[in-house]
Amino acid sequence: MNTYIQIEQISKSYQGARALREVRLEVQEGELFGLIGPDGAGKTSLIRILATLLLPDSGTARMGQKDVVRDYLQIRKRLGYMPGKFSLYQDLTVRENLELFATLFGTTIRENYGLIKDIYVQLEPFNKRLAGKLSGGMKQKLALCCALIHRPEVMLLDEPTTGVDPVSRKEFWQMLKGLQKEGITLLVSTPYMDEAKLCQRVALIQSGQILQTDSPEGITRQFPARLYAVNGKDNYQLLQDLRAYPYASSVFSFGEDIHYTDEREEDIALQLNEYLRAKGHTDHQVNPIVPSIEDCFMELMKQSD
Ligand SMILES: Nc1ncnc2c1ncn2[C@@H]1O[C@H](COP(=O)(O)OP(=O)(O)OP(=O)(O)O)[C@@H](O)[C@H]1O
Repeated sequence: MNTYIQIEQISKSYQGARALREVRLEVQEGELFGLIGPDGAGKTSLIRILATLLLPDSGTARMGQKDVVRDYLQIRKRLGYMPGKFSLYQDLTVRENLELFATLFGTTIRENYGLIKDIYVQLEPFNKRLAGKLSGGMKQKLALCCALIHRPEVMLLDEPTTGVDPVSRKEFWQMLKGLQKEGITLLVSTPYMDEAKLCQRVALIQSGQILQTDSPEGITRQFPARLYAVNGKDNYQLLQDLRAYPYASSVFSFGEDIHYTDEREEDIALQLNEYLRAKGHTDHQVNPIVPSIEDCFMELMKQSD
């Protein structure tokens, strides 16, 4: 498989504040690749550089063998870009938005209808509705259709599912899988760690740095310790006691559980149980669990600190 996106040592600062630090990344042709990280991690900056809308301070990036600075006009013709903020004309109808985007790219809706058909049929009943009056999920579908109307080789999607309800999020990812089958290379950013498993490969990004790049399974497989979920009646007190345990390596709240790793390599569930009993807990549970991408993220953040 050929490399489609090649990023070498890209750095970017805003008024001295570093948003990207020597980022290296490769995305293969036809890949569904996730850029996963919290708010402010640098996802939008990186995507805007690839979309030829922002200049890097240093480093190079190539898309389909073209340089994002030197060959920006050629790249724009081959690129579909869905920005994080709503990108459509709110006071034009669904149909008018699509027609406008098609005209801007010198094409027609009919010419590339096959590519957008599955998504567009869901929008068709709202053809005459103003884009500004659509629901969040429908807006995302229209933005996707508009970004696809010129049949791009590559799609850059910046947090397309942020603020979208869980059902629409699921549907949206299915659409992205469909586009991947059409041979389109997709780079999708998201702050939702649970979406990592829907990608072929992901890069975890934090404070402008790539912490790790691998398949979602590859990342969880490399988790460096045994992980335990601890819970009980008084999770606040459990958290304090676990943090005070001399062998504790990492301790953090995770939904209704506390996730715990220990400095010792062996299975320590029994020792931990005894320690917590000695601290006065009677109803707690300690269970070994398989790490999630979020656990890996927390661990990598700890290491990079
Ligand atoms: N135009 C700007 N001026 C100053 N600082 C900026 C600007 N754009 C981004 N930043 C800062 O750069 C860092 C990276 O921001 P960026 O938007 O790339 O991250 P992100 O991962 O997309 O997060 P978000 O989802 O919050 O946009 C943040 O600290 C942000 O505050």
